[in-house]
Amino acid sequence: MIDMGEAIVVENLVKKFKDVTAVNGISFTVKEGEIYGLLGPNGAGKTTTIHILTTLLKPTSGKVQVAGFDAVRQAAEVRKRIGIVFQDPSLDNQLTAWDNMYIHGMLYGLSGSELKKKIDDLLEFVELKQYANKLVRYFSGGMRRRLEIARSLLHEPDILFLDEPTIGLDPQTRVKIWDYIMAIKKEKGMTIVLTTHYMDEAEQLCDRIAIMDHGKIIAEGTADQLKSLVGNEVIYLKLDGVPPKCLQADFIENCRVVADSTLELSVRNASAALPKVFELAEANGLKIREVTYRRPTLNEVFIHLTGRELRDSLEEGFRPPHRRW
Ligand SMILES: Nc1ncnc2c1ncn2[C@@H]1O[C@H](COP(=O)(O)OP(=O)(O)OP(=O)(O)O)[C@@H](O)[C@H]1O
Repeated sequence: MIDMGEAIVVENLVKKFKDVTAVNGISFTVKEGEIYGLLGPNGAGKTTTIHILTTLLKPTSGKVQVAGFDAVRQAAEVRKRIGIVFQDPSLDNQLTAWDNMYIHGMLYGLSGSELKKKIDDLLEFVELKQYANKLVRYFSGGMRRRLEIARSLLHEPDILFLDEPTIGLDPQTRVKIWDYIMAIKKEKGMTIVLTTHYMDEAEQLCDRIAIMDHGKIIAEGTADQLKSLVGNEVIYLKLDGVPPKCLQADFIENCRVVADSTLELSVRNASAALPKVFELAEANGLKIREVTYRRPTLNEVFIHLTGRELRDSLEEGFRPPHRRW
């Protein structure tokens, strides 16, 4: 048995497809109730990892425990406790939204008024109730994704897996999906594991992020922890009147004048430093007209770790033919 509080434990997981090593010895733990993200470019091994965690693929070696059960030896137990939304839609276009939900519910042994109530509640949750009796073939990409999310929640899983939940969706719909994902965590207390190649998505949603590249986890932590790997944050102070002179304090690692009236301060943590900067400026008789600060992005973290841009790596990517099922 795994310790309480750990929804997923992965140790030294390896998956080889003939001569391709898709997952090359990764280890991580997902805590109950958190949103954990696997972030990385195409081909990094994210989908393969999710497929192993959801019992669809067998690992070459390593240990995988999901909801307290071994994903290989106790696959049926794992399946009962997880919900999955894949990259490629798996809805039946010839059926209505309601019927898609109903069939899925029956597959999980639900029936009668209990099932009907759950379907109504979940369609309401993803704001599709008014389209319950419409054929899915007329649904937009965003509506399909919402329906799939609702369907994955029917059997009240402990852990929800989302593979690229907003891929191919327009910006407005993406934000909507993010809202549902955050509501699932907050209202249902579910553990969520998602893969994404969008840095903003990882940053918005995930409590912790594992950055994957070439089958390995190259860094793991909160977005703030990952950013601190890159180094300092920068505060710009635009000043009024007097020519700026550099401020000195133990929390300022570097200070320089970058324009006639602007100071650039390099600090470890800008949000913590700002109040102290204001006090220091006042003590030095400086009048601040404008403050901006810049924090490293996850893209910079990726560059720092790999020497490549995450964005560029995405463009190199392609969808291998084996994935078009
Ligand atoms: N069934 C398979 N047979 C052979 N190679 C595979 C198979 N599945 C995945 N791969 C290879 O393993 C590597 C990791 O693929 P994977 O799909 O896990 O990456 P990913 O990070 O999820 O990328 P994507 O965003 O494209 O899904 C790639 O090189 C891929 O081509």
